[in-house]
Amino acid sequence: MIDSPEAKFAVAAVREAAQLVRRVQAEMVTDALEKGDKSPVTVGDFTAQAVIARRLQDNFPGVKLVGEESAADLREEAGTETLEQVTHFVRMVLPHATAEEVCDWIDFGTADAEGEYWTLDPIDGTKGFLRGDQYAVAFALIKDGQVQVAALGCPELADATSPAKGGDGSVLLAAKGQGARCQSMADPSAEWKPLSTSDLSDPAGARVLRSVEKGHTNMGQIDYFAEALGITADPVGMDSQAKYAVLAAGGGEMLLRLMSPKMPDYQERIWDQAAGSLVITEAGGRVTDLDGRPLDFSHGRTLAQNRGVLATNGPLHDAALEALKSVGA
Ligand SMILES: Nc1ncnc2c1ncn2[C@@H]1O[C@H](COP(=O)(O)O)[C@@H](O)[C@H]1OP(=O)(O)O
Ligand SMILES: [Mg+2]
Ligand SMILES: [Mg+2]
Ligand SMILES: [Mg+2]
Repeated sequence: MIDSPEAKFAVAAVREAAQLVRRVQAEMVTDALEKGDKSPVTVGDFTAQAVIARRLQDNFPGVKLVGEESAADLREEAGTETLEQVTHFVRMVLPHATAEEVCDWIDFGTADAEGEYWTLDPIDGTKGFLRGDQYAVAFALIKDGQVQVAALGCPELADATSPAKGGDGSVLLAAKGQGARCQSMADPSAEWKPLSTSDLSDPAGARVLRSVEKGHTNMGQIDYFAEALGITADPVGMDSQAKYAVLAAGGGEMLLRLMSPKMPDYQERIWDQAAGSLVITEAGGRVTDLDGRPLDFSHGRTLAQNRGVLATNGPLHDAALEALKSVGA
């Protein structure tokens, strides 16, 4: 599967979209729009979803796409300027695109999450993108609730083995049962490096990765969790599934998405977890929810049967689950 047409397509698609999003960032002209849930969406998010959706239809006619965004706001009066900008950036790779087509391509990503489908987060970590920090284009193929192929494009991740920012960026690819690898985002002919998680087995030495945004997790509880394991190093804040890439490459041992006190009933979205979780498990790590249950991708657009996320290098998973219980997470 890692050499399959689907895998090759996925990595080419995230690379093209991530490079385009980087250009949007360099030239960013319009402000972010606010969605119904108060989260931001930018020209970059719409551009990436439009291009990947169009490429998907060209390459695999008849497949379904479940994307984070829809074109509803772009089609309204208030979205006119944003739509012009999105069309401008889409034309950099699809020169004949019209504004109407751009909206239709984005809305191609509004399929039901059932059976076999692709899922896309065109910019994962939009707040990180707006701040100039980490973000990712996350794309995965799901069949009957199982993630089969995963690709991540991380424009600000110089080298997945470290959370450091900058450089040419990285792309990651994983296929179920066939491992995970990474390559420079700038050069599709560069060497692919196999990914494997850290082999650390002493919890006290674990490097913990967490969100930057307070509203996306529970910062205080993460501190108690670390204390329970004897961890003295401060947790590392990183936006987006770029932190899943770092865990997969051995640059950290634990990744937590705890329930935010502000949104105790938040259900994880499939596009926020599908690609990142396969990259980690194929690199040798473990991913469950906070109760130790496997992530269940067979309930539509959200992980309705799961609570939060715990990902680890593997050897530390049981200790991390115990510590979560001890702090009431
Ligand atoms: N209220 C929320 N709680 C948790 N995660 C959220 C919330 N709103 C959006 N997200 C999504 O969680 C991820 C950000 O988590 P982190 O802070 O760990 O990077 C993003 O995928 C973000 O979506 P988006 O794709 O729109 O950026
Ligand atoms: Mg969003
Ligand atoms: Mg996201
Ligand atoms: Mg997003």
